[in-house]
Amino acid sequence: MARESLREGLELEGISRSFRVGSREVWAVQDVSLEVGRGETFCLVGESGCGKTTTGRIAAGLIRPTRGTVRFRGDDVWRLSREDFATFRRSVQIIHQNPYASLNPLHSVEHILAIPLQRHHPGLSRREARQRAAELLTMVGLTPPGEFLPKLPHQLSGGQRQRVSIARSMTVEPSVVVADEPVSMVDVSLRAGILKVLERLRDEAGVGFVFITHDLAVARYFGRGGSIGVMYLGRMVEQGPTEEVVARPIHPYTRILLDAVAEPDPARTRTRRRIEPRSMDVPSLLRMPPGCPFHPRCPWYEPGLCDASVPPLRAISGRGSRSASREGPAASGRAVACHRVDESGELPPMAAVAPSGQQVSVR
Ligand SMILES: Nc1ncnc2c1ncn2[C@@H]1O[C@H](COP(=O)(O)OP(=O)(O)OP(=O)(O)O)[C@@H](O)[C@H]1O
Repeated sequence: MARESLREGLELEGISRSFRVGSREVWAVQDVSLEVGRGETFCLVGESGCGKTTTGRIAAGLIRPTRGTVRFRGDDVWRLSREDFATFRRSVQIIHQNPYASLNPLHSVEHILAIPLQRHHPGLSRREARQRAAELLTMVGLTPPGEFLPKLPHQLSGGQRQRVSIARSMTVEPSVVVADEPVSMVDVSLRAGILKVLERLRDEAGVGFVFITHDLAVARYFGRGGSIGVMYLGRMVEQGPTEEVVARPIHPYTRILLDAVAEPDPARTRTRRRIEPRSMDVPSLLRMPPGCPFHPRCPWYEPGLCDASVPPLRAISGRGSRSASREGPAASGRAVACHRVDESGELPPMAAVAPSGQQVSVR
């Protein structure tokens, strides 16, 4: 626990988690580390099935990692007393993708908020709980609150339901929120409003966020000033400050992902050359390729190297990155898991390495 902000924060160190599928053991997450302190954001991005939700559930204490350590306020949570573990569980709340499934359809908004409020503050009267529930609704932008308190979940829009879910997570005054695709099931026109509510909780109430999304544009927006981790088939392939990773992605997978995000400046789109994966097929966790999990799709694949061993996530010096550092690898805070990336974070020129003679262009 090196940083002051981690006093109230959460750390995952070398987390792995396997599941039994029939007679096989499948590793959904392997050797993932991240940390989030007060008012900070760690965005976890990657395609469906890469292990984001499993990592989020481990962060929130809903499932136990097979290997690795989860620390909250510096303590290993799986070694806490029953009482302290309950405090940890309250302090790290999770907001799910589907706000309808996570709200009891038979309970009014008032009831949904009052139950955890009264559990968290046992002395609270019904009137006080109602007052606090109204304040929380105002905080998440459901005003006037009196109009929303008696409503049932089905009487609300998807965006309003997600705001109720957010208000509910705030009833217990958490230090950290794991937001698992919080806007992916919300109408596009309402997404910005929900993200603004979450931003306010982070910037004004100091809540730390593990923010899970498959949408890099959303991560780019919400993760400003924070960190981002890109996952592929259960492993972190690139990690670093959001702006730096977005401005200068290093790992071939991150570069391909960012290439697929719409560029707001059409002039840049015209001048940019696209990077295409060698294959569109994502391998199954049940049949993982040997070596680097990305090698079957990677335009930089080098036979005998990339299929021989799993590349470790290693710090890079940041030379050539926008915040070029003279203080060495740790100072840039960037790490990449790729055999082909050199110590300063450079990949070799593309055309020189295409193994099949196939010409692939890069920016
Ligand atoms: N309880 C479980 N039993 C067996 N396999 C599981 C279990 N939970 C997750 N998995 C598998 O682990 C892998 C990672 O799943 P996870 O939900 O963490 O990924 P994700 O990146 O969040 O994907 P999505 O965005 O689709 O939810 C998937 O292949 C999934 O099928």
